[in-house]
Amino acid sequence: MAAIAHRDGGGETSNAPCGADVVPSGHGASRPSLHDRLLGWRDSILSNRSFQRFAGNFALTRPIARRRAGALFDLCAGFVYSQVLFACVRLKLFDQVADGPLNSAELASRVPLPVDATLTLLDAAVSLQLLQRRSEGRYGLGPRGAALRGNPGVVAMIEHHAMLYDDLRDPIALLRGDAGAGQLAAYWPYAANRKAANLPRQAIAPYTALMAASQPMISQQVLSAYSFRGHRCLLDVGGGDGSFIAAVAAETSKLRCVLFDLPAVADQASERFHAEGLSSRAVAIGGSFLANRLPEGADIVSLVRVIHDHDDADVMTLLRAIHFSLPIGGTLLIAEPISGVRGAEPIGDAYFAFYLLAMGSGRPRTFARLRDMLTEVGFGDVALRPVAMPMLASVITARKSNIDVNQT
Ligand SMILES: CC(C)=CCC/C(C)=C/CC/C(C)=C/C=C/C(C)=C/C=C/C=C(C)/C=C/C=C(C)/C=C/C=C(C)/C=C/CC(C)(C)O
Ligand SMILES: C[S@@+](CC[C@H](N)C(=O)[O-])C[C@H]1O[C@@H](n2cnc3c(N)ncnc32)[C@H](O)[C@@H]1O
Repeated sequence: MAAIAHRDGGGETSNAPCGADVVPSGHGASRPSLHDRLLGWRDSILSNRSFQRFAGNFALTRPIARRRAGALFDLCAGFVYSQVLFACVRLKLFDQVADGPLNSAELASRVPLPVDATLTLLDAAVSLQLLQRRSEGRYGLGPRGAALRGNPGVVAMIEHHAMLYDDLRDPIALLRGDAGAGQLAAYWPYAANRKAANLPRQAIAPYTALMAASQPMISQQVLSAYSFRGHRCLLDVGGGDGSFIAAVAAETSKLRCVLFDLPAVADQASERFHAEGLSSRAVAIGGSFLANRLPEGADIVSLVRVIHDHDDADVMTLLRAIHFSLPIGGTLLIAEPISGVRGAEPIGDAYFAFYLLAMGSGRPRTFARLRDMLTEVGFGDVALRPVAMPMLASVITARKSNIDVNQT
């Protein structure tokens, strides 16, 4: 089982306004725990300028001080680094040098940019390990640029970040709910939209293409964590253009597959199944899981990158509909980035939390929270399955238990 730290149900907190040791009289005030007091002591030392000066100069603490100052600087500069990456991707710099290193003049004419500006970008990209200096003043891929070449889905994500960063211009307005609908809300038009079933093809095509481009890295996680071989029929709810079903079908020759998505998305998936010769075993059905009954007959239902898009009430409606559609003993498989994954906390709790805020609905949830929601609608045996890269998606399975709380 993957290591997950649950933040739900955390420890006590103190509202003492002027320091940890102040215990105001009146109801509800509690003394800070020993742990809180130790952390308060640590904070006052770390924020003390004399201590910072001492730790930076003293030989034994200098490496730690440098490392921590560097990490803090990276946090300050993160947006600038992201924009350097964005410029490289937009100008297709990694593609330019993929077949062999080039010098700055050659790159300047291909990008195209003035030579000085090209050099500024090249130096920045080298410092971020996106590119690497090679012999005779040429530039080749760096380790990070090379990793990106193998992940076209990530490159597509980087390009669409232009909308995210625009929406995040005023994060406080976003948090207050004063920011108004931004670019991401328009890009994902089903978010908080009761009439999503009427969306035309041109409204769903851009996000469906982005999801298809990034789907291989997700299906890789799912297929390494779960085998579909023991199943007869898969229903992939919110299945996009059918990329996930195509990946599962390639591994399991006998599995029949049904995709359910908004009508315009399902049409696109149908075309794909025909084009790939999959239509004898895969069909796509259009509808809204918030308004329509789900197709019955599957013994496993998958929700890949679907739940985190929706607020709690809609998730409960969806989980109830899935529970209703499954036979007793049927399986639900959820794959999406979750909150509180040890070692990847900022991915769920900072990146996806703010991304979904800008998008206008949904939130990343912890495993504990998802387990509670699943249990409430009548699923049991809820398990978190180990995956190689939980930052991309965690995999959770649950089984419809004998007691069907929704049908009693
Ligand atoms: C043999 C040699 C030379 C070395 C051996 C040493 C070694 C192991 C080297 C490592 C080489 C290697 C295998 C590198 C692999 C790198 C990988 C796999 C990098 C992957 C990076 C993935 C990233 C950066 C993913 C980013 C994903 C993003 C930004 C996803 C965003 C998703 C969104 C916005 C989803 C939206 C959907 C919605 C709306 C929330 O529902
Ligand atoms: C983030 S995408 C994930 C697509 C795909 N599962 C993947 O991982 O590549 C969410 C999908 O849910 C679909 N969806 C959103 N609201 C829906 C609804 N009310 N009924 C059916 N599908 C819906 C969207 O059209 C979209 O294809």
